[in-house]
Amino acid sequence: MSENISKIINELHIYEKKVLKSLGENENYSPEEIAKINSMDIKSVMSAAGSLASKDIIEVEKSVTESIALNDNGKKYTEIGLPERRVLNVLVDEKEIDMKNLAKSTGIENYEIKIVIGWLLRKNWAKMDKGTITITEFGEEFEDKKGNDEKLLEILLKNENSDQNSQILSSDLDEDLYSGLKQLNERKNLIKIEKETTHTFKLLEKGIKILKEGFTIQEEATQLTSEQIKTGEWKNLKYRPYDIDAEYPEIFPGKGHPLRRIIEEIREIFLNLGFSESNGSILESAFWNFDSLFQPQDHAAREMQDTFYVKNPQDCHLPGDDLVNAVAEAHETGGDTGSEGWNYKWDKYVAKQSVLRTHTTGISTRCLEENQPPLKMFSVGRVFRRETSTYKHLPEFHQVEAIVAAEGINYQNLLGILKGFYKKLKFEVRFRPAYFPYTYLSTECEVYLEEKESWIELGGSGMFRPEVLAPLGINVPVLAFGLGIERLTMIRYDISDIRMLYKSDIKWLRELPIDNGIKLD
Ligand SMILES: N[C@@H](Cc1ccccc1)C(=O)O
Repeated sequence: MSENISKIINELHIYEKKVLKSLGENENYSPEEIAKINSMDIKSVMSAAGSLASKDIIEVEKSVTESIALNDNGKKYTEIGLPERRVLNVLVDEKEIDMKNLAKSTGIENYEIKIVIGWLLRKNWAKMDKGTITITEFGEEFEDKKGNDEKLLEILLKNENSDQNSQILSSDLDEDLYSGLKQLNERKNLIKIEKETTHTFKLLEKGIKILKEGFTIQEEATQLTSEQIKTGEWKNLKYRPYDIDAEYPEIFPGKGHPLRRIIEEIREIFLNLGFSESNGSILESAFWNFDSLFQPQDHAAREMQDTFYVKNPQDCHLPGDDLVNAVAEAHETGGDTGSEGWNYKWDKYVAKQSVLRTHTTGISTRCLEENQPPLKMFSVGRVFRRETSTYKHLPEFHQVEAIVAAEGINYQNLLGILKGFYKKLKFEVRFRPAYFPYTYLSTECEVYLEEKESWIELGGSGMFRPEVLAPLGINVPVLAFGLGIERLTMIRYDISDIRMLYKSDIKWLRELPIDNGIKLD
C-alpha cells in the first residue's frame, strides 16, 4: 500500500502538492486562500484540485449561492408600497372602483394599471366584473397583513438601510419568504439576484494517507538564469517536464485562396521563362474576340446561347480601316494567304458588338498587332461563357493564354512548352488533335480525373493560321494556347466539384494546407 502511495506522490505535480499541503494544514481553506498562501493563481489551484479529485485524493464540492438585494426600483416600491397594495388600501374603504377611475382614485400611474389588475387577481385580493373592481373577502384580510413578497421586500430594505449591510442569501429564507422571492422574481426590475459559485475541497482517505506519508515540494525551474549556469546551480534544479501531449489550439494561418495561389504560380512559371505579361479587358469587341481569330460570323460559338452579349455599351470601336478591311478580306476570300476564306459577306456591325470575352485569345491577336516579333507573351484573365454550372463547368473562369511568335517556331515547340508547363505544375497531361478556326495544327490538353473515371479538357492550343496572321502583318509562325485554370486547381486540391472554388466555405479554405506539398522546381 505504502509503495502504492509513494508512487502516487512521485507522480504529483508541484501544484497538486501545494494544494494538498495547504489542505493538510487546514482543510477549510478556500481555493482563494490556497491560491494566496502558495502565490498561485486561482486557475492553477482549480486545475490542480480537479486533477487531485480525478485521482480520488480530494473531493471538490461546488455550491451556488444566490444573494438577493433590492434594486432602485425595488427600493422605491418598498417605500411607497407595491401598486396593488396601494389600490387595496383604497378598496378597503371604497369596496369597489370603476376601472375607468382606477388611476385617478388610487394615485397609481397609467402604465401600472395592467400590472395592478394582474396582481390583484392573482393574489385574489379583488375581482373584476364588467369594468368594476371589487375587493374580495380574502383581500379584506390583507388590510393589516403583508404578503410574503412584501415581507421579503421589507427585510431587504431594512438590511440595506442597516449599518452592517450583510448579504441575504436565498438559502437563508424560510418557506414563506422563499415563495415571496419566487413572486418577486416574476416581476422584473424589483430585485437583483447575484449568483456566486464557491468550491470547497475535502480530503479523501487517499489524500490523508498521502499527507501522513509526507512529501517535499521542490520548486521547479521554468527559466534558467545565466547566474545558475555560471555557478553550476542548474545541475541541482528540478525541471518541469515538457508535456508533449498537452492540448494546443488549432491555428489557421492566413493564406491566399487556392485559385489565387495557382495563378501566382503560373505567372511565375511564364515570367521565369522570359514571357512578358499582357492584359486585356473583360468587355471585348466581337472583332477581337472572334473576327480577328478568323472565326466566321455564323460560327456556333458566337450564338447568344454561348456568348454573353453586352447591352451597354452595345457596340465597341473597331480598329483602323486597314486592319478591319484585311480581316474582312480574310473572312470573305482568304486574301492573299492562299486560302479561300469562309466565302460570305463579312459584316462590320456584327464585329462591333460588345461581348464578355469568351477566351483570352483576343489578347494575343491584339498583342500581335501592336508588337513586332520575336515575341513571347502571356496573360491571365477571366472569361465568360453561357454554360450551365456543373462539377466541371463554370460560366466564368480563368485562362492563361500565351503566344510565341518568332522565325522558326513550330508545332513541336508548342508541345514542348505545354509539356514543360504542366510538368512544372506536376500534372500529367495527354494531347489530342483538336479543331479551332484559328489554328492549324490544333491540339487539346486533357488530364485524367480518377474520381469521375474520365478525361477532362484543360485547354486548347495550336499554330495560328495564316488567315489570322496576315491581316495582323505577322509573317513568322506563332504558337498559341489558352488553358483553363480552375480545373487545374480542382485537381490539385482534390476537389470533385469545381464550384467549390467560388463558395465561401470557410472550413474548407481554413483547412487547406498552405503549400499543398507542391513546390516549384
Ligand atoms: N481559345 C481556346 C484555346 C486556344 C487558344 C489558342 C489557340 C488554340 C486554342 C479556348 O478557349 O478553348
